[in-house]
Amino acid sequence: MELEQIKQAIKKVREKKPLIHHLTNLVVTNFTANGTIAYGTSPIMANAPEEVEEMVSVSNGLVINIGTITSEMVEAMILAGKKANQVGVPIILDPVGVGATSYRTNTIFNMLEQFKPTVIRGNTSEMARLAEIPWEIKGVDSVDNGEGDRLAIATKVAKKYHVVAAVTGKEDIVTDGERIALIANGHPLLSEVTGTGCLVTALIGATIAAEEDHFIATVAALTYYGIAAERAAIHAKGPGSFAVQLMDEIHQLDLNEIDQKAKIEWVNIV
Ligand SMILES: Nc1ncnc2c1ncn2[C@@H]1O[C@H](COP(=O)(O)OP(=O)(O)O)[C@@H](O)[C@H]1O
Ligand SMILES: Cc1ncsc1CCOP(=O)(O)O
Ligand SMILES: [Mg+2]
Repeated sequence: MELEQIKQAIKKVREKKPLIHHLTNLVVTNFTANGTIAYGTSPIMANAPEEVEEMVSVSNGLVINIGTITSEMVEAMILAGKKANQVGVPIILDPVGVGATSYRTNTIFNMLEQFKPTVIRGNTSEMARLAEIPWEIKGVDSVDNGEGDRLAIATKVAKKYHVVAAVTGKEDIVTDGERIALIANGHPLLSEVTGTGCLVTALIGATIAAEEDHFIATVAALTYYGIAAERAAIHAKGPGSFAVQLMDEIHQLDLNEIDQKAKIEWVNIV
């Protein structure tokens, strides 16, 4: 039943080909544009404060990623976020490196006061900072060997900010505060290529633009991506060829693979 909903969500992306406005970081911009085209969307990267409100108004979704923010980009992100809320465009926020510096942390808390994202996706360390639960962070990378409770982090972020929260890692956790899904798909090579977290954020952004059930949309994108990564790893010789194969698998993944390969545990579905 839920697997059918997941496949439907991906089909909707492929049919609607949503236009997604990205305000993202300079490390991953090209990788994200290509990955989201492979997934079936039209990406537009537009950063100037002078144009973001107009751009978001004609878009189906907005991705905000703070990976390499400057004060001008923060201004543009807040303008775009507020406009998206006004016109009903769903937003995904990727709080890259929040907790690593006070600038990133203050900026994210300021943003969350000015606009409301639909989904927040981050690694465990980033999401722990948003949940105000103590956890180590190493730059933009998570420190995932802590003893803490990742489910508690996800639930707290979902309830505190009234969002769908996705805490990624070896196992991904998605919750809207009531429904919970644990996704065990993926491959360790994802941690060897920069931008793979940012790309899955962008794929979730595309899916919430096409599927109204934002919890299902988030689970769908993470599962699809995890299975694509598993398939990409089969013929990869290392991180370089893995990144290329990943792009191809995102482009061509047969939805029947979801029936066969999805490793999702559904908890507390009401
Ligand atoms: N050890 C792992 N095994 C399988 N998948 C992983 C592993 N680590 C991360 N992933 C996957 O890689 C993607 C990026 O997650 P993550 O590494 O948490 O984000 P970030 O790159 O932002 O730190 C997610 O789809 C996640 O499921
Ligand atoms: C290395 C780096 N530095 C600033 S943003 C960035 C990319 C982070 O990408 P991801 O979070 O997907 O690993
Ligand atoms: Mg990241």
